[in-house]
Formats: sequence, structure tokens, C-alpha cells
Amino acid sequence: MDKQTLVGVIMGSTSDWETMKHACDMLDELKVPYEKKVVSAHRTPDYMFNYAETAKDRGIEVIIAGAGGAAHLPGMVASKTELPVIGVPVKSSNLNGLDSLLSIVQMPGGIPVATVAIGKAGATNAGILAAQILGIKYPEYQQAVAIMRQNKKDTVLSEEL
Ligand SMILES: Nc1c(C(=O)O)ncn1[C@@H]1O[C@H](COP(=O)(O)O)[C@@H](O)[C@H]1O
Repeated sequence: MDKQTLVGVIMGSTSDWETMKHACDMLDELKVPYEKKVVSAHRTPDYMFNYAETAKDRGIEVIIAGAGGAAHLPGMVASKTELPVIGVPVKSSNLNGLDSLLSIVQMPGGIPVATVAIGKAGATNAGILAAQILGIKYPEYQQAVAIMRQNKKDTVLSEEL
């Protein structure tokens, strides 16, 4: 039987995939079941509301939302769900992602978005953070994160200049 999808990876546009695939790669590595979709607060507002409102009942436990520029998606999704939302600022062409970062991180008190760094490293960390959150309830994901970190440590220690 397929495992229950636990993470919703959403992004404002297909153009965000280059960045957001790194979150999905990490979820694949940690064997966390996820779904991925394009959802936009600006372009598909009703769909975005519906996605956020129904995610919990569908069994999703963490949402990773990536967007660039006027990146309202993570915050708007957070406003419609009690699930933890991790926001990934996608690097924009005009302002290098600083616009995305500030749009996501500066949430008003009461509606948090756990914001990671701009771009690939942030997306990768979003995948790890999602697994760590799930690891509180599902020990296999905590274990997977521990193994991944140990492997990284071994790689760094074995590296020579
Ligand atoms: N920031 C948002 C939202 C949103 O926040 O709802 N929807 C799309 N976008 C962003 O617009 C950028 C350009 O999109 P296009 O490449 O499709 O023109 C993308 O980075 C996307 O995340």
C-alpha cells in the first residue's frame, strides 16, 4: 500500500521548480512521501484557499511553499491552515530573491512562516526541516535525518584539499 502523503510542496509557478526540486530531492532521499503542485495566491487564489483549507483533512502534516518576487503564497497559505508552513524564497531575476525573502519572512505576529534561505540551499533545508518536524511523530524520519547528517559528516571529514 502507498504511504500517506505527509508533505505538500507547493510553488507559485513552474519556473520555481528549478529551486523547489531541491526540497523534493531531499524528501526523496529521506523517503518522506510528498505531493508537488503549482498553486498561486495571485494567479489561482480560489485554488490556493481550497488547497490550504483542505490540506489537513487530506492527511498533509507540513507544507513547504516556495515563491519569488511578491511572494505572498507561503503567508497566505499559512493564514488558512494550522499546519506548519515552511517558506522558500525563490531567487528573482530583478532583485536576486531579496524581495522574495522579505515578502515571506516579515509575517505579522500570530501567523508564522518558518522561512529558510534564498534558493537551492533554502529549498534543501526546507526538505530537511519538514522531515525533522515529522520525525517527532514518525521515528523513521528522525532516523533518516540522523543517517543523512552522519553521511555528510563522514564526507566532510574524508575530504582533502
Ligand atoms: N510569488 C508568486 C505567487 C504567489 O505568491 O502567489 N504566484 C506566483 N509568484 C511568483 O512569480 C514568479 C514569476 O512567475 P513566472 O515565471 O510564472 O512569471 C515566480 O517566482 C512565482 O513564484
